[in-house]
Amino acid sequence: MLTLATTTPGQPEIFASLQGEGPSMGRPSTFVRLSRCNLACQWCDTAYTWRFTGDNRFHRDALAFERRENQVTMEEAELAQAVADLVPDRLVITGGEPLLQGAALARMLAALDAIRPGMHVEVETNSTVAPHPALDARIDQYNVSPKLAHSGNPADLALLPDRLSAWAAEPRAFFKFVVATRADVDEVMALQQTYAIPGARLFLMPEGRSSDVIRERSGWLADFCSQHGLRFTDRLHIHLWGDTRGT
Ligand SMILES: C[S@@+](CC[C@H](N)C(=O)[O-])C[C@H]1O[C@@H](n2cnc3c(N)ncnc32)[C@H](O)[C@@H]1O
Ligand SMILES: Nc1nc2[nH]cc(C(=O)O)c2c(=O)[nH]1
Ligand code: SF4
Ligand SMILES: [Mg+2]
Repeated sequence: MLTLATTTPGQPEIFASLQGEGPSMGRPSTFVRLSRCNLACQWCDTAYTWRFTGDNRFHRDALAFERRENQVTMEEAELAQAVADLVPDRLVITGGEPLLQGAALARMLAALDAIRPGMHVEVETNSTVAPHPALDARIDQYNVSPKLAHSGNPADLALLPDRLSAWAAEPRAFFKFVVATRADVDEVMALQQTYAIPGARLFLMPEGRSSDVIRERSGWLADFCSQHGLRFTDRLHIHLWGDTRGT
């Protein structure tokens, strides 16, 4: 059983779109958005996946929370069929923090391979959770987004040295840092040094939930990237469809 976010109450958030961020930007992809997170970024664009009624900031055991509104459960086989029924040959698994449900995701992907083999599978993750081994064996690409101080998460929860070292050494992992100011970029540069993150697998992405904010930050951030040999990623889906569930 998997717990998914919803577009409207009762409707699981499964949709075809274009990958809007990172190395696969522009590729047609099916998205599955799981519920719950172990962090609480103050600018999270999908807080409806984890900020339920009441205050659950910085909870360490996200799965201990009972079902709330904005969540719906699905059997692995049912979700696999829903993914197989959509056109794109790529799958992006996101959330919330999808690696909190790693074992069930591995079962879902085994069911998917039985009905539609060989889809390219990407996982969007906040970097803090080690992938379940059975899931890890089936993942083609990780888009890893460690959270800086401006996210509001305590560093001892958001920046785990063992995890960051492991992702830096993982050739399937692309780092995607969300930045709003020059101070954030300095923090990224320090993390790159500390954990020896290869520049070819490091992206900077402007924080923003509107096209105007993203465009304004893209100006100086793109200049910084070209001057320092770093990769820049836009948030294509926000420009195309705004900050809308299911796009
Ligand atoms: C909603 S998160 C879900 C996956 C995982 N929890 C994570 O944080 O990577 C998906 C992506 O959106 C990014 N994101 C969330 N809110 C954002 C915002 N306001 N501006 C820019 N990126 C944002 C995250 O950093 C992450 O790269
Ligand atoms: N089109 C589109 N691309 C995305 N790439 C990462 C997303 C996410 O929320 O994880 C996302 C999303 O929500 N929509
Ligand atoms: S880690 Fe991802 S899903 Fe969780 S609060 Fe931060 S941006 Fe949102
Ligand atoms: Mg998103």
